Amino acid sequence: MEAEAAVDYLVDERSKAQFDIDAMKIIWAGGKHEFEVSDRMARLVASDPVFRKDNRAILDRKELFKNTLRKAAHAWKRIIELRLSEQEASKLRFFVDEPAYTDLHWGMFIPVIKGQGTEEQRKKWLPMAYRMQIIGCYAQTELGHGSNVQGLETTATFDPELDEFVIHSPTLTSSKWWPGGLGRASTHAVVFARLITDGKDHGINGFIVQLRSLDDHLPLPGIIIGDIGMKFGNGAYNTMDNGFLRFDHVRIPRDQMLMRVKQVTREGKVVQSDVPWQLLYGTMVYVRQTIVADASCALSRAVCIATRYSAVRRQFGSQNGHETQVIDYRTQQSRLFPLLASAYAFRFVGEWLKWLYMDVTQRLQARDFSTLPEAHACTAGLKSLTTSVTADAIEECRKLCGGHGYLCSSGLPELFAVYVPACTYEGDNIVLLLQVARFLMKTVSQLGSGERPVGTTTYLLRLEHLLQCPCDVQGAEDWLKPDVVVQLFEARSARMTVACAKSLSKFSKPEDGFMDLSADLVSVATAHCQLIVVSKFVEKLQQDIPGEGVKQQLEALCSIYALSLLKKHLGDFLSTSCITSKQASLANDVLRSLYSQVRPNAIALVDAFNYTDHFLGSVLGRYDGNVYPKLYEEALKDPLNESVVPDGYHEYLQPVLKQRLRTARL
Ligand SMILES: CCCCCCCC/C=C\CCCC(=O)SCCNC(=O)CCNC(=O)[C@H](O)C(C)(C)COP(=O)(O)OP(=O)(O)OC[C@H]1O[C@@H](n2cnc3c(N)ncnc32)[C@H](O)[C@@H]1OP(=O)(O)O
Ligand SMILES: Cc1cc2nc3c(=O)[nH]c(=O)nc-3n(C[C@H](O)[C@H](O)[C@H](O)COP(=O)(O)OP(=O)(O)OC[C@H]3O[C@@H](n4cnc5c(N)ncnc54)[C@H](O)[C@@H]3O)c2cc1C
Repeated sequence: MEAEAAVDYLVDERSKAQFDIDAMKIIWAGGKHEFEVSDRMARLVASDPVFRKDNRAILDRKELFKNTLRKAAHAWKRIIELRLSEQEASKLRFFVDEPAYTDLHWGMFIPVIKGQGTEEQRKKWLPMAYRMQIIGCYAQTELGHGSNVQGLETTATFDPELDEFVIHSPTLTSSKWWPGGLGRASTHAVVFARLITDGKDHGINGFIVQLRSLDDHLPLPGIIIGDIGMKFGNGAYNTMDNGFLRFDHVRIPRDQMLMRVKQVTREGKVVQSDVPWQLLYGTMVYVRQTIVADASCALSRAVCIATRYSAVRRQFGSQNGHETQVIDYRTQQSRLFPLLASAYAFRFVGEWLKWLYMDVTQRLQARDFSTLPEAHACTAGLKSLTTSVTADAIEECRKLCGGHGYLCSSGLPELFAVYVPACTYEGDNIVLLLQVARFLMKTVSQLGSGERPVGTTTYLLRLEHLLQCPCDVQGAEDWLKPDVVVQLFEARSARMTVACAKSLSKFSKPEDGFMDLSADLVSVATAHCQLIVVSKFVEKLQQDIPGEGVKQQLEALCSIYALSLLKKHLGDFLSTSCITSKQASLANDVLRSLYSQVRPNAIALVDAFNYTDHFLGSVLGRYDGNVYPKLYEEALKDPLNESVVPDGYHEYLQPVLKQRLRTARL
């Protein structure tokens, strides 16, 4: 009886939607074709028993890893059998939803050769990598240095006699430590090392190094290699073989140095090509951009679970003869709906960032390097902002699901454990925000010299206006005007940037100022990145948005995104005199009415993500809302429930119980 009632809750919820959900699915997917590919790949994975994942939390590390190898091999078999395109294959791997060595092979090893190899090197290595005849990883981080890439210690010393490089780990701290896929699977790595010729250090560069034999997978001479051990969470990221690696004078031919940025001639002369040296960091720019796109996936997944469960779950009160659905509590809405809005916001900013990345790549090919600093600042900043918000949001969604959110069968603990390292890998989020701050300070300092800010910093051209313009909100409805909101976020970012720049100018050494003011600089960078997200959401809404009611829903979500940020960072907006307390109070009223507007559409808005139950991996987030019977089913599958009397009863429980009986008799 109760189970049927739970199913009814979601059917009823879906009937309340005020927009065309199929049209919204296409907007979310980024187009009709993208939707079709994504939908087909999700179903393909969900219907294949090899890709089951409900047992990850109870497998031990060895079983877990072997199972990941099995899944990756099966995925590859299906990709070949079905002749999947690159786009389809990457979607298939995405829906397999298990961190694996293939992520690094396709996501970093191939891109680093593409981006930093010469044409000849690409011709030699990429076909083998595309066919998976070799498996590669990205070995940059060391035991002693991750954030500080210039501090890496591994050396690549040129030996002109044999026309070879000698790769060596001179210290314990120079051991490579962390690279995914390195521990067990990879046959090759792109290793970042200090280039030494003729006793001179020329800074870091990438080198292709074979690690294991292609015949028996044994490490090659001079290579010490292994897995770095269990990581946070049970199943979670432990499917990945993050590894360590030491080199004892390992020799590689000269042509295995990636030579797009720097070349070493046969005589050992180092030649710097005309591309900026920062292209050595280019793979990180590429991956940061993919991480932003991925943030909306992880966030939407958590939000989908929490929203569906909030509609099924009832506590207290009275609503049509039942207790109240927890989604109807204002507190639940004020915690959940900003996260729903953020999922859509991150989706659109991710789309835009993909475009920006393609644009900068095309420019680089045409030898126009002018937009590289902006691309670096945007990818670094948005990677930082979106992953931090998403990690916190997954945890908030767990709490929004009450006690049941803490069960592995809710899907949320594993999602959190898998996701949270995104705040650290591919650049620690604070270190990356400091890069954005540095870029902003430089942009502001160059304004006087006639240098025109580009792209996302163009608003700084209107600095004089932004430093004194009042916020154009007289009545509550003004808060729904996109240009009013965008200008407000510009004013806040501009005022915080200028205030920090002024404080910095008081230091005789800029590095000292940067150290002392770093916490403020991080706030400045955050404000700038939030402005980017808000304005890209607004720009999206200026495009043609087909489908009945779709645009109205997105407008409401855009306003929720911006106004909930305003509420969260009220201190910034008030202390920079961007708004008055009266205007803040009006914004709060508007937020409440926006929550009421979204409420009947909430389930349809998460259905638009089009996630299968397999992908969600959550009893609480099931499409049919049939939560309670399925929680029982999952509980009964636990190994502890295999026998009625537990293992260990005779050894450890019975003696205790007997002793208690004896005590009672005394
Ligand atoms: C579909 C595919 C999906 C694939 C996804 C797979 C996911 C798998 C999961 C995990 C993978 C994780 C992999 C990793 O973690 S790899 C290791 C990542 N490591 C880092 O990110 C290190 C972070 N550190 C740095 O990037 C740098 O050290 C630094 C913090 C930027 C500092 O650099 P540096 O010491 O050189 O100092 P400066 O700050 O002075 O910078 C000098 C100038 O260079 C400019 N710069 C910096 N970075 C870049 C860049 N990336 N691009 C362009 N320009 C850059 C900087 O702005 C300075 O310029 P200026 O003009 O001011 O001199
Ligand atoms: C799951 C996972 C997968 C990974 N995969 C790979 C991979 O495939 N290949 C690879 O090469 N690496 C990989 N890494 C390594 C990763 O890139 C680094 O861990 C990351 O760049 C952070 O560097 P770190 O560990 O040196 O942190 P640290 O720099 O030691 O950070 C420690 C603390 O110091 C702070 N800090 C550091 N510098 C500054 C500063 N200048 N100002 C203010 N605060 C600062 C940080 O904010 C942080 O709070 C992976 C890491 C993880 C967790």
